This record gives sequence, C-alpha cells and structure tokens, in this order.
Amino acid sequence: MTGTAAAASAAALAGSEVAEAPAAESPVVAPAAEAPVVSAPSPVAETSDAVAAASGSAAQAVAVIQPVKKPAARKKRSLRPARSAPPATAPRVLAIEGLVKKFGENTAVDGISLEVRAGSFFGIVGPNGAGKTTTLSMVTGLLRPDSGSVRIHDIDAWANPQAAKRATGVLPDRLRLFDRLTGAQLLYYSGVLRGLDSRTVRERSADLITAFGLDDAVDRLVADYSAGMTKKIALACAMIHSPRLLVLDEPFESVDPVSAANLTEILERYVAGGGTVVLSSHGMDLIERVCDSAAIIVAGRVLAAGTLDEVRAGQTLEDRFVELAGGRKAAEGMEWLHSFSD
Ligand SMILES: Nc1ncnc2c1ncn2[C@@H]1O[C@H](COP(=O)(O)OP(=O)(O)OP(=O)(O)O)[C@@H](O)[C@H]1O
Repeated sequence: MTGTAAAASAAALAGSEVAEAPAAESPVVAPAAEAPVVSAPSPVAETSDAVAAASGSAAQAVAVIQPVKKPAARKKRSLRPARSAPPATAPRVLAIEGLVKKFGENTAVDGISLEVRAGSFFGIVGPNGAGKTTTLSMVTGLLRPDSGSVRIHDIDAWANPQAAKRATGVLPDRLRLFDRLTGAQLLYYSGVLRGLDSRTVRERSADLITAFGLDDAVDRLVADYSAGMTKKIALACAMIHSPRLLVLDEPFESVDPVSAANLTEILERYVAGGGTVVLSSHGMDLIERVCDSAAIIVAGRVLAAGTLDEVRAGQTLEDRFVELAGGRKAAEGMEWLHSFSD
C-alpha cells in the first residue's frame, strides 16, 4: 500500500471469532525459525543435507526439500504472554464496517469489519494476497471502497477525509516518496504539509532523526537510502504530526533486527503515550511480542479477530494462522530442480 497520513488511537477487537471455514487453497506460510510454541502436530516439510548419496556428485550434495511423509510430532512450548489489551470501554479509534473491494472479477476484500480501541497495538496477519494492503489502503484514504465504511475517531474517513487524515499517520506498503529530497527535506516537507510551523518541524525532525538513528543519512537523497533506511524515514514522516492512529503496512520488512528493535521501542512508547498502532506483518513472532490484539485475514475475510489470546486460541499465532489459512503445503514435485543444467 502507499500513502501518507490519517487518524486516531486504538483497541482490542470486538471479539469476533472464527467467522467461516478456512480457505481451501490459501498459500502457505513457511514456519518461522524462532516461532515459539506449537501445540498441535502438523505436517512440515523436512530438509536433509547430503543427498550426495544418490550420485556421489558434489554438486548434488546440497539440501533438498523432500515430500512430507507423515506429520512430524511438534514440540509443545509455552505461549508467550500477551500484552494486555485496552479495556472494552476505551474509545474506538478505528471502526471498519463491511468493507468490500473488487478488482474486476477478483474480490480482494470481502466484507471486512474490525474495531480497534485507543491504546491498542493491533496486528493484521494473513497469507500473500489475503487483502491486508487493500484493506489498509481503504482505511487510509488511498483506495476507495466499493462498499462499507471506515470511521477514524468517529470521523467518516470517506465523507470527511481531511479530518480523518489529520488524525492518522500512514506507512504505505509500496513507498512512493519524494526521493529527490534529502531525508531532512522530506521530514520538513511532511511536517509543513501537515500544517506544523517551521520551528516545530525542525524540533520534531531533530528528535525523530535521533530516535530512528538517521543522523548520518539526513543530508543524503532519500533515493540513495537502503530499503530499511527508507522505511525509517517514511515512518518518521508518518509520525511528525503526532497522529492519534498509525497505520503501518509491513513496517519491519527489510529492516535489520537491531533497527526493528529500535522501531518497536519507538512504537511501544507511542502506544504507552496513548497512541494506537495498526500494522500488518508476516512476522508472527513480532506480532505476538508487540501486539495486544490481532486479526487473521484470509481471502478477503476476517477469520479471527480479538485480543491476541482470543485469536491464538491456545496455540501460537503461527499455528493458528496456518490452521485458518488451510494448513501447510508439502513441497513436493519439482524434481527437475535437482537435475542441474550444467
Ligand atoms: N491495484 C490492483 N489491481 C488489481 N488487483 C489488485 C490490486 N491490488 C491488489 N490486488 C489484488 O487483490 C488481492 C489482495 O491483494 P493485497 O495486496 O491486498 O494482499 P496482501 O494481503 O497485502 O498481500 P501480501 O501479504 O502479499 O502483501 C490480490 O489478489 C491482489 O492481486
């Protein structure tokens, strides 16, 4: 997704439980290396090195993916305790009702409803193509819904987009920034565009640059930034007008672990100060670590939403996700991949 600002604070979910059967052919999510708990046994693709045995060829002595023969028993580990969600009495910062978006024959978003209350760190997960970006784009005014409504701090985001955008900071999926500006110029531009006076922008820019560790990069063109640095400057731009709600589409993609910890800390402080974060991510461990509430979206529909514990339902988020998304797929076939062309 793409874009810039918009509105308010956060929340736990309305407690919507599984709404329908898992999509039969949803794509797979590879098991995260560090995924905590796993309770139910589930089939996993196994790797084995040294397949040299078959031919003795050094070229073939590499790891290959073998078909799954039987479900491997998975170790039970304890669940990471969930961060506490805001009370149900907290103001609703984001209310999405019956959102639908079609692209030709393809229904990308098929009636999504969600609620996020002030002070929530809300994670949205789903397989590739599930409709996360499309949903967030409709929330932030970047894509007009076919039907449904989006309210940010009780402002109808599509009837009154300017007011809604004032309350929102946006980190879009496909960053389209004015990258012929330096980082400092881009921050300044973002602040002034938000109506901040020059002095305030300079003060906030200095704070953000330090917080995001961009001191050495601010005078370079954004076009020359690495992917992770670009995410950071874009996130700084999204925050400069101190919005009540931050909508972040895959904020940690391309961000190194140290910088991710830094970003997480900045966001945690923002939430502790009353802000609300809605983010999408494929990092299940990260969502379990930082979010108090979550939604699992598959094929344009919400299959589970609520507090993290409600959504996990006693499993890890990853296992619950895989279960709802239709299970893991065995990596079978493609034997040709092992018959190297040289
Ligand atoms: N501009 C567009 N035109 C046509 N189809 C689109 C467009 N944007 C998204 N889609 C389709 O809508 C569906 C949902 O896409 P979307 O980008 O919202 O998924 P996503 O959950 O964000 O996926 P990912 O995790 O891969 O980023 C997909 O089938 C995609 O091909």
